[in-house]
Amino acid sequence: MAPNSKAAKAFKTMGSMGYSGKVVKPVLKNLLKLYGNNWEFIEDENYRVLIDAIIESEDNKVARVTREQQNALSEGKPDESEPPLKRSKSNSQTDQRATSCHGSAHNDIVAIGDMRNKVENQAHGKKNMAESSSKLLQHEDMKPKVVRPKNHQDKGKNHGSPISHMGPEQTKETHMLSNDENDESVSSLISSKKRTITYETGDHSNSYQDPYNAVIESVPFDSLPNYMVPFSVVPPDPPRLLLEGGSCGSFPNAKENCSTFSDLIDLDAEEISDSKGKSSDLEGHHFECMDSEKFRSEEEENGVLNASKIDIATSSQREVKISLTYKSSYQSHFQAPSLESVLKQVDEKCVKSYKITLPGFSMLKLMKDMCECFLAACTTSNGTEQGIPKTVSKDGNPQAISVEGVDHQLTFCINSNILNGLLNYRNRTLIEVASQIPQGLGPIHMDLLRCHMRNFNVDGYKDKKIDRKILELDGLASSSAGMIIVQKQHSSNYVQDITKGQEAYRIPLINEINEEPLPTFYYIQHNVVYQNAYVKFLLARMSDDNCCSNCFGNCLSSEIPCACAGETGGEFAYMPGGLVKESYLESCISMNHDLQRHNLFYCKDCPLERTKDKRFSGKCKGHLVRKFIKECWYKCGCSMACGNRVVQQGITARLQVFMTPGGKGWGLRTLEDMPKGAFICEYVGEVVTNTELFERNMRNTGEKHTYPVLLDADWSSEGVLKDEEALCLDATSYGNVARFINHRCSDANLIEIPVEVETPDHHYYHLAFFTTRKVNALEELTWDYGIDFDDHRHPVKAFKCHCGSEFCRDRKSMKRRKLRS
Ligand SMILES: C[S@@+](CC[C@H](N)C(=O)[O-])C[C@H]1O[C@@H](n2cnc3c(N)ncnc32)[C@H](O)[C@@H]1O
Repeated sequence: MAPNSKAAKAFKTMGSMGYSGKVVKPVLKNLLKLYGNNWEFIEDENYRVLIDAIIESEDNKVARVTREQQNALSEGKPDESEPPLKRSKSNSQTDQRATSCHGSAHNDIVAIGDMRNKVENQAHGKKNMAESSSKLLQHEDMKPKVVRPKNHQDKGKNHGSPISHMGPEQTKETHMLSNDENDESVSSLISSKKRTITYETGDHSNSYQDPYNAVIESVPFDSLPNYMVPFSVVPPDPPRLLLEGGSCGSFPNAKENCSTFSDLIDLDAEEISDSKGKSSDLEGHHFECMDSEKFRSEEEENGVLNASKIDIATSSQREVKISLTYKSSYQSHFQAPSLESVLKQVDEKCVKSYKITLPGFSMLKLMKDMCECFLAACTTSNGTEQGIPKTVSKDGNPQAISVEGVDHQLTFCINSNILNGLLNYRNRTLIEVASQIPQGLGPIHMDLLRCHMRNFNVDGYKDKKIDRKILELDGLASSSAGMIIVQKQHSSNYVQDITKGQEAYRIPLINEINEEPLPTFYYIQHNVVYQNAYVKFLLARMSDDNCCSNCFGNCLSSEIPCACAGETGGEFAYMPGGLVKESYLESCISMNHDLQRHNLFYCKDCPLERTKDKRFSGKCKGHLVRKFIKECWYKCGCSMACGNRVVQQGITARLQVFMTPGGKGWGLRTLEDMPKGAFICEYVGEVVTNTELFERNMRNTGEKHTYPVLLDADWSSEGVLKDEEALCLDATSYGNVARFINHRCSDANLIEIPVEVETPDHHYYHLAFFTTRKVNALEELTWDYGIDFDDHRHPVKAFKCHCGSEFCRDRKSMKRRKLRS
């Protein structure tokens, strides 16, 4: 790119972060001078160096002005009458200046000097970083402990040295270990959030890169296979936020919830030292997590009446609220800052300290998300955790109806305020709901009931369907109706949530068919990159032509398609409402149905052939060139056209893992009706090279595998692909719920569509599953793995297909079936 366009791009990017050209220009000029016009350093990690330099320069300006004002006022003496908060702020700025600028008056220049050190360190330092990090791990005290997990189904197998995740006291954050010392191609997003997940394979220590900050909650259902024994390296305890417990008033365990929350986010970690209630006194400002009653009485006891509360964020229906409560014993000095100014400071801190440079990111948004997540957690938790909500009958008395089920107690509660005189229908509602519960499902769980409740029509309610909100357990909030299932006992093969809270909704697992042991894997929400798999993202390589850096909100409602649509033929892939567009979906389906009619690429030197067993050598059989949905989410502000669907939104469908009756093992089903084109989930696993996959298969012959997915789109367009560039997803040991989706030949109800988020080179992409037709509640979800049952080249030996489709391609299975019939 010509220098001018590079400069223009830098200005544009900084502009999108709120920095004017006037601010950017001198800093950029200094940096260019410093690096001898080498743009690489400046563009690296989405202009991280530039952002740092601008922030430092801005800070220095503020500090200089403050110092000048102070000098003018008091000729160097501290201003005792200054409000404590202000003093604290200016002090901290002064301190900051002192450390970052080494006392120089020429702050900007020295700040850049600091940047030079940083960049020099960057230039030489990746190796050092890797070395010191690995040294760090070798140090006895720092070395993560290896703990053997509980192993219920360990039928005497030798599993090497399986380890569970470390407890917080054992965790150590490590620097990212770059696989490539010269690697300059890691996006700021990735690098700012990337953690090293280390695991041991006998005597070697290897590293994982977790591109989406996936805190890999290692959740062993059982022991892991012996070839690799991962553990997660979790960052130090997150800082804390102060919450006002009264906001959780509708929840009986509000205080517990609050104290959990208090461990989440900090407004200023340096200034708060204690996680439990009695936090440090910040110039008279206590930050605490307690319920409002307690807060008030303590206030009164202390004779401090100046307690106030600012509401920061709420969930959409205001069921959950985050508030900031503050008090001051220095009443005369205290001036409450505006919420806006506080949030601005926090946003700046996010950029500066935590390097969050995502366009569109704001603390406020995060807080709102937190409220929604809290609500989701409440509405997906069982009643024993949250308690039974208080309900009010028509006459104002609390009412609850209970029905004993097989394994559960169902409590249905209606608030008269909402149903407004319709309590007469209460019993009937309950009876009808109960009759809709399918028989033979064993442990009835809330998700299932909820989905039946959703479409329930209450007579007398003006023939309107009951608002989904009302019935979806929002009744936990005092102002609505709801029901709650109190689980009395679990059947032996029932897991309440295989995701352990990682997804927005719980995904239960149930086995009513046989005694098959629980599956053995670690649930992860996002892909993890194994060792040297080539997943390198260079933001600078993503051209703005195909990205909508200026988009905001729902682009689907605009008449002219934005640039995101460029990749999908000038049209958006999604419809308003979020479903994949019918025409686009149909073309993907027909492409998968009839491979031969569509373009297949034939590798000259097929990575599969290079890695597979020599006994089966042969020519490349061709790889399908797929249609992509491009999701330029890190640059794009669209909330509907892209970005929101796969990586950001996550799973929103109510799903359940169940034991299939047809010999296919575990399967996945939906608990609610899904329309055609609905996003179900992403296929998540370890991103490994084909070479690695092949080696794993060789080491683990006879072990159970999930079916790996080749990320083979466009392989051959590269000519010859390096081994580390030929990627696939292996969800055997690390995966999400998609690892349970079984295969069905040709007429599966899901289709996988590649979604390109970070890199336009088609080597790495996300695989998202969308429904190919309307799918009814309780139907098994299936996708066509694309197996040629006569071809034995696939990394994993094909299974005997029990898909039951009339289009089944497994001829042996078909023969068997015919013989049987
Ligand atoms: C991605 S996993 C699906 C989950 C798997 N059923 C389980 O129990 O974990 C793929 C594996 O499921 C089994 N499977 C999937 N579809 C099948 C089918 N149509 N017929 C028989 N087995 C199938 C095969 O063992 C296959 O290797």
